[in-house]
Amino acid sequence: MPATSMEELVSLCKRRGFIFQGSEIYGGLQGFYDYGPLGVELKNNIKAAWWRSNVYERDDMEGLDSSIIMHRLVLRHSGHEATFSDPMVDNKKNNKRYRLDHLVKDQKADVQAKVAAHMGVDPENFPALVAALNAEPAKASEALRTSGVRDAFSGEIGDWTEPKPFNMMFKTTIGPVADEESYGYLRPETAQGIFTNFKNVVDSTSRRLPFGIAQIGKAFRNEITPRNFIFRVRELEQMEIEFFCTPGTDEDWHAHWLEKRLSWWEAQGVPRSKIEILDVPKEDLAHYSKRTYDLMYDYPTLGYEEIEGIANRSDYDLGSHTKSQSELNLVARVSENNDSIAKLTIPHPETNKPVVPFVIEPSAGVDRALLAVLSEAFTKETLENGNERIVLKFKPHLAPIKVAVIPLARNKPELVELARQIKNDLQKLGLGRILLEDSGNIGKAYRRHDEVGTPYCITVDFDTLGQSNEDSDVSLKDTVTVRDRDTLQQERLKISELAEWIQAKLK
Ligand SMILES: Nc1ncnc2c1ncn2[C@@H]1O[C@H](COP(=O)(O)OP(=O)(O)OP(=O)(O)O)[C@@H](O)[C@H]1O
Repeated sequence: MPATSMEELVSLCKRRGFIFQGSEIYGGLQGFYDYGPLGVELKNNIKAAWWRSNVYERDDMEGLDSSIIMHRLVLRHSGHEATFSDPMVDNKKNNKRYRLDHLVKDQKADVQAKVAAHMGVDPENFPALVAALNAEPAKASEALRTSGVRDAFSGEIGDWTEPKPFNMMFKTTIGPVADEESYGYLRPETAQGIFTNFKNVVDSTSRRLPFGIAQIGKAFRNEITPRNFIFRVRELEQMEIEFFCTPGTDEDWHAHWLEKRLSWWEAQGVPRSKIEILDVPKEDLAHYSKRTYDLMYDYPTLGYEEIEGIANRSDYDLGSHTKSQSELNLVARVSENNDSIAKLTIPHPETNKPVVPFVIEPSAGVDRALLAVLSEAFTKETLENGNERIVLKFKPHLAPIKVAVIPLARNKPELVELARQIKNDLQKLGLGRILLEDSGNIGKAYRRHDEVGTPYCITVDFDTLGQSNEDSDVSLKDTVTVRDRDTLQQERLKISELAEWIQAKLK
C-alpha cells in the first residue's frame, strides 16, 4: 500500500538521507531543499529514465542544456514579465502574505461557501471561484473580510487587502554595473531556452518537422506560499519537451504525447489509476495555451494535484520570439517584437514554404515526480513473525542503491575483502550504485536496505570462504546468499554467476 500521509514520507526522507531542508544549519530557507546521498541517486535515476525514454528511444528528438540566467528580453517577449504572476493578499493584522487561491482553499467548507456566495459563484466550482476573485479585486477583499477568512499563521480572522498580482520570477543583476539594463532573470521554466535555441538546433542537425527538443534543468519561481515539502518549491527541476509539428497536426500530437506520458509514469511505478486527466477549462489556461491536459496525481495528504502539464502552445512561443512577425500568418495573438534578430521558421513538410510550427509541451517536475515515485514505493508490511517493516518497493531501475554487499562479520578481514571484491566487480557493470555495507549487524543492514529500497542484498559468510568448521558447509564455497527485497526469499548463488544474474534482474 502506498504512503497514506505526507508526514510518513518527510520523516523517512530525513531519517534515511533522501531530502534535507535547504540552509538548515542557519534556520532553513523556505521553499528550498537539498537532496542527500540517496535523494540524489533517486533523482538521477528518474531523470535518466525520462531521458532514455524521450530522447534515446525515439528517432525524432534532440537534447539540450541551456543556461539558467536569461536575457530580460527573452522573458519579456515570452510574456512572463507581464503575466507570470499569481494574485496575493496581505493580512494587515500581521503582514503575512498569502496566495489568494491557497488562502481560500485552506478555509473550512462553510467559510468557502460564504466567500463563494459573496462572489455569486457555485461553491463546488473552485476554479470558477478563483477566477471570480481574480477578476474583481475590491469585491474579493470584501468577500474575504466579511466571510471570516482565517490566517493560517495566527489562526485568527484576518483583515485582508485587495488581491494584487505578484510576479514570481527571480531577477538578478548581471556584471559589475547595477543600472536599468543590467539585469536578467532566473528562468521560470526551462522551455524558453529551447525556443531561443530553435534555429541553432535546426541549423546544426538539419531536422525537419515533426521533431522535438528535450531538456532537464532547474527553474526558479518565487512562490508566495511554498509548502507541502518538495511539492511546491522555489527552486525546482523540470523535464520538458517542446515538440514542433506542422499546424493542423497539433491535436493528434497532443493526444500522442498524453498517451506516451501516461505509459511512462506507469513504467516508473505511478499507475494510471492514480492519475486523473484534467482537461483545463478555457478560462484557466495559461497565456500561451490552446489546450492543456494536467495530469493530477493523488498525493498523500494533498489529494489530486498537478504532476505534469501537457500543453498545446500553438505557435505562440516561436511566434513571440521571431522577427518579421507580420509576414508569418501567426495563429496566436502575440505582442510586437522588434528586438529579435532571428526568423524562427522551418520549411513546411509539404509546401516547403517557411512556417512557424505549433508546439506540444509535456512538462513534468522532477521534484513532484520523485515525491510520487516515493509515495507509490512506500509500503508498510507485517511479517510472519509479527514484526512490521517499512520497505520502498521502487522499480529496480529507480532504486538509489542497486545491490548491497554485506560481509557477515566486519571484524573478519577475509570476509570484508571478498565482499569488497564482489562489490568492485559488480560496480564495473555500470548498473548504478553498488554499496559495500560493512556495518556489522546483518539484521540492521537488511532493515536499512528495505527502507531505502535496495532490491538485492548479497551476504558473504563463512560458507563463502569454504572454511571448514562445524558451522559451515564446504560445498557452499564460493557461493553467496542473495536476498530479494520484496519476497524476502534468499537463494544461494555462485559468485561467478552473480554478474549475469544481477544484470538480468536489473534490466
Ligand atoms: N513550485 C513548484 N515546485 C515544484 N514543482 C513545480 C512547481 N511549479 C511547477 N512545477 C512542476 O513543473 C511542471 C510544469 O509547470 P507548470 O507551469 O505547468 O506548473 P503550474 O501549472 O504553474 O503548477 P501549479 O499550478 O501547481 O503551480 C508542473 O506540472 C510541476 O510538476
